[in-house]
Amino acid sequence: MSYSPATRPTASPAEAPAVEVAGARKGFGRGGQRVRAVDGVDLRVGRGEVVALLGPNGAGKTTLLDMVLGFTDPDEGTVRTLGAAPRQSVRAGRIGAVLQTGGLLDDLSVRETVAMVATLHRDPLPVDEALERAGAAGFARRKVSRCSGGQQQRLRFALALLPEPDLLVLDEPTAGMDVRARREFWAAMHAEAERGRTVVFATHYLDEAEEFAVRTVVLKDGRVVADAATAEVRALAGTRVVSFRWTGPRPVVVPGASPLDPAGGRVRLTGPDTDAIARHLLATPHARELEIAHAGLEEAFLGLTADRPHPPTSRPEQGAP
Ligand SMILES: Nc1ncnc2c1ncn2[C@@H]1O[C@H](COP(=O)(O)OP(=O)(O)OP(=O)(O)O)[C@@H](O)[C@H]1O
Repeated sequence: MSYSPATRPTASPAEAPAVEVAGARKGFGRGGQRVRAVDGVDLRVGRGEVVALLGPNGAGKTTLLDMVLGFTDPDEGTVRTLGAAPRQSVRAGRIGAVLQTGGLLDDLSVRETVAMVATLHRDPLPVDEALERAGAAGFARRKVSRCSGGQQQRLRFALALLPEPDLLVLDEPTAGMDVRARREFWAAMHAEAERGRTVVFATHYLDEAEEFAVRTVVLKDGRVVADAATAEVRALAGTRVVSFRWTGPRPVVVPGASPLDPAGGRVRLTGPDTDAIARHLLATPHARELEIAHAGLEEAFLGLTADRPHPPTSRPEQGAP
């Protein structure tokens, strides 16, 4: 299931992966208040890949991307981009970023903003081309303060394109956009990916990952809990879990079922055919209060990935003798 090994030897800069993160950890705060924002991440993104970082609030997506962009260094481990230290790649104009906030001056127009930032680059795209490619040409004369959130994101996208970067990094780029703006944004991004750029973006939404990314890396509590083709992640997201209270002898053995961590004192099983698992359980006198529900993404992976260490075949109810 693991999609790409992070441990491959580093290639020469010209052919080095776009992103190489090895054993990265980053924490904030001290003592009992310490948060492990990124907790041992290995990630390798090849040139030309389009990868979604999917995870809930606080999963560590922004912290990981901040390290990729050289805004912050890992406490442990290494991060390299395009065969160099992240700050070096950013300085060389090889990485473009679309972040959620900051960096825009309200009183300038969209076009003036792009023109001003273009002067900071050695060999930038023509201003009008950057506006066009980012889908921002239609409101180029509008003041930044009068732009919607989605328009400001497209302006940030135009700025990110100016140095013609090899790697585009986007942190929840469509947050706050309506459906139409979202679609237009991703259409513009598709065109950039087709030019061979590597794209890594963070999102809360599996739908967004599915629409755009071939590969999805799922983060939870600072760790990679899944790294797979997005279609595979989608299939797993449809996984169901059978949960029940067990009054019989242990272990609970059900053909075709994999165990999951117990929750709320209940045994939880999953498998390709949860109806068959439920039928089997209902035929015994020992399964009580049986329910079938959707698994969360992480839970689905824990239950179904073959190359992860599995918990034992059944878990006792919490607090059971
Ligand atoms: N500068 C900081 N100081 C203290 N804690 C931080 C800091 N930055 C992040 N954290 C904490 O680290 C954890 C990971 O945060 P991060 O912003 O990387 O997650 P995220 O997946 O990007 O979340 P979101 O989707 O809400 O943006 C969270 O618990 C967050 O509160």
